[in-house]
This record gives sequence, structure tokens and C-alpha cells, in this order.
Amino acid sequence: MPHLRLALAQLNTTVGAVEANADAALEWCRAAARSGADLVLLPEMALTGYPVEDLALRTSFVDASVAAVGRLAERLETEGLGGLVVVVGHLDRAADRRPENKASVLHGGRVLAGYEKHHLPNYGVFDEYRYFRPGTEMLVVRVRGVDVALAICEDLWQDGGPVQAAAEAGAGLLAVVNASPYESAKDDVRLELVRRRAAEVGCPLAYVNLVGGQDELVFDGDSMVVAADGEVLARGPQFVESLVLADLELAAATATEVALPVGPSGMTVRRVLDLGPVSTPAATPPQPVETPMAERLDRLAEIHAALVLGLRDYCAKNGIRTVFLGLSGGIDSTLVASIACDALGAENVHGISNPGAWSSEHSRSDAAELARRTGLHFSTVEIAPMVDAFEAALELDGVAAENLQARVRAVIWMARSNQDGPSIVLACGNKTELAVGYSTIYGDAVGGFAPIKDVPKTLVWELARWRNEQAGRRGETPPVPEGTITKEPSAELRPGQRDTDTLPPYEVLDRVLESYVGTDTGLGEMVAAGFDAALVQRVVQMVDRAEYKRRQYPPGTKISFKAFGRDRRLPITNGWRETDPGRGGVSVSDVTDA
Ligand SMILES: Nc1ncnc2c1ncn2[C@@H]1O[C@H](COP(=O)(O)OP(=O)(O)OC[C@H]2O[C@@H]([n+]3cccc(C(=O)O)c3)[C@H](O)[C@@H]2O)[C@@H](O)[C@H]1O
Ligand SMILES: Nc1ncnc2c1ncn2[C@@H]1O[C@H](COP(=O)(O)OP(=O)(O)OP(=O)(O)O)[C@@H](O)[C@H]1O
Ligand SMILES: NC(=O)CC[C@H](N)C(=O)O
Repeated sequence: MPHLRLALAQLNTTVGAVEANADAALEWCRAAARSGADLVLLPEMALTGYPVEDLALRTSFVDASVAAVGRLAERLETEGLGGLVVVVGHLDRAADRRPENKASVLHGGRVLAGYEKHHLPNYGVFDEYRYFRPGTEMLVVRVRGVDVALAICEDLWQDGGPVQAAAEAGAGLLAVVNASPYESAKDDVRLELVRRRAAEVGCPLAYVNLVGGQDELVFDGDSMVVAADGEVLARGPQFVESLVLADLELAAATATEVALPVGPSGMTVRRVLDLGPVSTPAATPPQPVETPMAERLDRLAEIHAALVLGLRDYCAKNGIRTVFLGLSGGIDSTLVASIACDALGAENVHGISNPGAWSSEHSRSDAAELARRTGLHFSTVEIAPMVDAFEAALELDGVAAENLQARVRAVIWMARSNQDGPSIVLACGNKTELAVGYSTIYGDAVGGFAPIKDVPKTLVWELARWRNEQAGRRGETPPVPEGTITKEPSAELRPGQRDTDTLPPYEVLDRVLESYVGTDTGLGEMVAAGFDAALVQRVVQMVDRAEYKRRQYPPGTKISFKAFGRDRRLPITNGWRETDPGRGGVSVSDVTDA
């Protein structure tokens, strides 16, 4: 059986930084060559980063991507690495000039052939029909006597098409390049998918994924090689760059046709023959490589790693050195501060305590204790003089006066961030607050990035406890003061205020939100499932009315199946209200309180 040494390069690219991404790709190919690899797989859109969004529509950007792939092939040859077979994802254009999401095969100093993505995802955070022309042809390249079929990410998630065509072509290996964003527990889903597809094609499947943060998305790597019987042959780490090597004995290719007619898959198959001589262990015994079998992170470790990487890469890739945030001594700002320290180092994190008329003593002392535990920069700016000046000039009362305090704090954070630059303010709101609009717009909702915007309040507590436990296990000081975890949540904008004055208990609220927001369940169904009708009506109204706040909220790392933002797009001006459990939904003109 022919032998192939495979290298999966799970690297961290930057959207738009074509030259830097190409340099990184070359560096990974050098490392792969040093490890004796025959075939190197780089992720989907590795040269452009993913997702490129409307950059795909810019002629100049497509030109740069096309030039970069050609230049990469030449540089490989110049460095004596032309014998490698490199598969790399990039942006290209078809003969009709429509953009294509492509994986090109580089060998001998040339771009030998390319595969265009067939199944374009167009749900959730993906808009690929807006940009790309779908491919209709399967590409199989014969590498050292093995027929390697290519596919790109979503091609794996849909039945038929490329997976079926790979089986029709009798592939010895299915190589899939991916840009698959992280969601909690998605690694398990991917593994089962990869197993199923490997079994369907009847050969091993190699899966390489990006690593790194890109605005609200985080890519978790987790590249793998899985045999046709489902055995995991190699698995890369989560959230860190890595070159995953695997030695594979694969079925020898025998077919001689270079073009197969359209089969039941609906795709033609094009075969590129003989990239390099057949290599068998007997002919050229390879030094065995260390095949990684990275341990899986548990649920909370995984989510925490995603949040840390999301913030770190947002700052690093946007040239931001420091962050500022308001520290109330509460659980949300404390968790955000702890994530920021993990992401950027405590020396780059500035926490500001802004006590006001209704701030409790423990809000000050817990914030100071957090600073002591983590080593972040800490300062205190009383808001009373500024609040008094505004109130004297504007004569505010009620919610307007309450919100003024949050807005004065926001001015202070933004001013400090402006002064320090390059720096941003972190918004500390969680997903539950975002859902029901429990924040002051242009107040605590200001910021450049919102690290926990996709983390429900109940998960905020879990993560804080988990982070403390981790520190304990490592013999470090737990970052979160105990009082912060146990205290009752309050915005402290008026005397004795409690979150539960306005909101249901968080355990109940998060379950209602998971149903209404997470799975788009209708009001009638929620009541049928056992939720209290009056409660869900109230929550649903709050959610629907807060769309304008969410639309103006900063970006933040997606960790769930359905995050606010690109995942859940609703009109702000919206006459639809799900207020009647009997009917499941009514128009706004039918309800009196709309
Ligand atoms: N459709 C629309 N499109 C664009 N803007 C719209 C709008 N409707 C109202 N607005 C604007 O929004 C304003 C109302 O929003 P906003 O000023 O935020 O005020 P509002 O939502 O009325 O009050 C904020 C609530 O959040 C609570 N809070 C504040 C701060 C922190 C926390 C916490 O615990 O984390 C909780 C606070 O106790 C209060 O219950 C309106 O006065 C108007 O200017
Ligand atoms: N006294 C304060 N000093 C500095 N920042 C504050 C203060 N009070 C509130 N903030 C900021 O405003 C955000 C909203 O806080 P608030 O206390 O109103 O509600 P919360 O959602 O329970 O947040 P937390 O759990 O952080 O207290 C906080 O996360 C914090 O960034
Ligand atoms: N880039 C893609 O095609 C991603 C879509 C795919 N379903 C995923 O999340 O893995």
C-alpha cells in the first residue's frame, strides 16, 4: 500500500492580510517539509482569512488573492520545496468573473489545479451565496500513488455532491479544508460528521481547520484524521496553532481516466495524475512521526479558551494594546476583567471603580480585591460631581436619572481609553441582559468589544467558579473574590435596587431565553412545554423590544449555536409581537400595549 505523510497546518490567519497569511503559509510548509511530509493541507481561505465578507466583491482583493497563490507556488519551488503537494484555500474568480471559494493544488512551482466549493453555507453566520459561484466539479489529485479527493468545509455537512463524488471516484483519501467557527460542543458534532463521511466514502478523511478570532467568530482548530472505520488516527489541539502530522497507508490508485462523466452525485470528476512517485514504507522507510492525539477540553475549559482567544485576537489583529473597563465588584465585570487578564496580561488591563450615590461598600471593596488578586491597574473615579452637574443642568428624575450614572461612567471609560490609546473599552454585558435590554444604551453598553455578550448569566457564574478552581489547581490566586460570586446581582442605580425587581430569577430567565432565542420556539409551544404563560409573555416582550439596543451593541465572541448579531437577524422596526400563547403570534396592531 502506498504511504503518505500528511501535514495538517491549523494556523491563525488574519482576514485581508494576504501577504502576511501567505508568509505564514510558506512557514508552515517549510515546517511540514522538515517533518518529511508529502502532502500539506492548509485551511479554507487560508490566504485571505475567513470570512472575507464584502472583500470578496472587490476586484483588487480577488486579484491579490490570485496573485498570492501563484507566488506561493513559485516561492515553494525556489526554496526547493516544489516536491511537496500543497492544498491551500483562497479566493479566486471564475471565467464569468464571479468570486469562488477555492482550494488550489500547488506542486513543482505551479498552481496545478483547483477545486471550487460546491455546497455554500447560507444560514447562521454564513452568507456564501451572496459571494461565491458554486463549483460543479470534483477534483482528485494522485499524490504518490494515492487518489486524494478534495472538498471544502460545508461540502462535508451536506449529503450528496462532493462526498458522493469522492466515493464515485474511488478516492483513497478525502482531504477537507475548513473554516469552521467554534460553538460549544461542536467538536463532538464534527467528529461524528467526519466519521460518517469517512465511512460513506470508504477511505480516511483528513480535516484541517483554522485557528483564531475574527470579529465575533473564533476558530478552534481541532483538525483530525479519521479512518473509514471511525478510528481517530490523529487529532490536533483546540484553539492553538499546530502542525498535525500523520503517517497513512492508503489504497493504491488504479483508475486511468482523467475525467469521469457525471454520476449520481451530479458532479463530474477531474483527475490530476502522478504528483510524485509512489512511496511505500518498504521503499523509503520513514522515520516515524509523533502523531498528536490532543486531549479534549471539558465544556467550561473550552468556552473559556474561546472567550480568551476571541478577545486576544480582536485586540492583536486590530492593533489594540490595552483595555479599560468599569469594575462594579459584580460578577459580569469581574469575569470580563479576568478574561482580559488571561488574554492580554494584567499589565494591559485597566479597571476603573466609579462609585455613585447608591453604590454599596462591597462594590468598591470587591473591585479593589479583584485588582489585588489579578494585578490589573486599578483606579477610582467618583461619579457624584459629574452626575450632580448634569442633574443641576437637566433636572432629571426616574429612569433618566438612574441611567445618567451609567452614562457618566461610560464617558470616563471612553476618555481614559482615548487618552491611553491604542486602547478600547470592554462592555461587560452578558447574553441574558442583552436579550431583555437590561443595560443603559450609551452607558454600560458602550465599548469596542463585548467579551461575554454570548454568555448567559447562569453560565457567567459557572465560568467564574471554574476559573477560580483552575487557579486553585495550579496553586495560583483565584481571580474572582468569593463575595462577587455569592452576592445578589444589582445595577445599583437606585437605593436597594435588585435585578429581580425587573427580571425573573436568572435560572428561569435563561431557560425561557434558550427556548425563545436559542431555538426560535413560539409562545404557544413554550407554554405547552410548561413555562408560565404570563412569564413568557413578559420575557418575549422584553426581548422583542430590545432589538434596537442589541443592534448598537459592540461585537463579542460567539460561543453558542445562536448568538446575537449575525446569527439572529431581526428587523428593529417590527410590527410582529408574539404576545398571544393561543395564536402563537399577533400583529402589533392587534395588541393594546404595543
Ligand atoms: N426603537 C428605538 N430605536 C433607537 N433608540 C431607541 C428606540 N427606543 C428607545 N430608544 C432610545 O433608548 C432609550 C431607552 O433606553 P435606555 O436609555 O437604555 O433606558 P431603559 O431601557 O429605559 O432603562 C435601562 C434599564 O436597564 C437597567 N440597567 C441599566 C444599567 C445596567 C444594568 C445592569 O444591571 O447591567 C441595568 C436599568 O435599571 C433600567 O431598568 C430611549 O430613551 C431612547 O433614547
Ligand atoms: N460602581 C461602578 N464602578 C465602575 N463600573 C461600574 C459600576 N457600576 C456599574 N459599572 C459598570 O457597568 C456595568 C453594568 O453593571 P451593573 O452593576 O449595573 O450590572 P451587572 O450587569 O450586574 O454587572 P456586574 O455584574 O459587573 O455588576 C458593570 O459590568 C460595570 O462595567
Ligand atoms: N466555512 C464553512 O463552510 C462552514 C460551514 C460549516 N457548517 C461549519 O460550521 O463547519
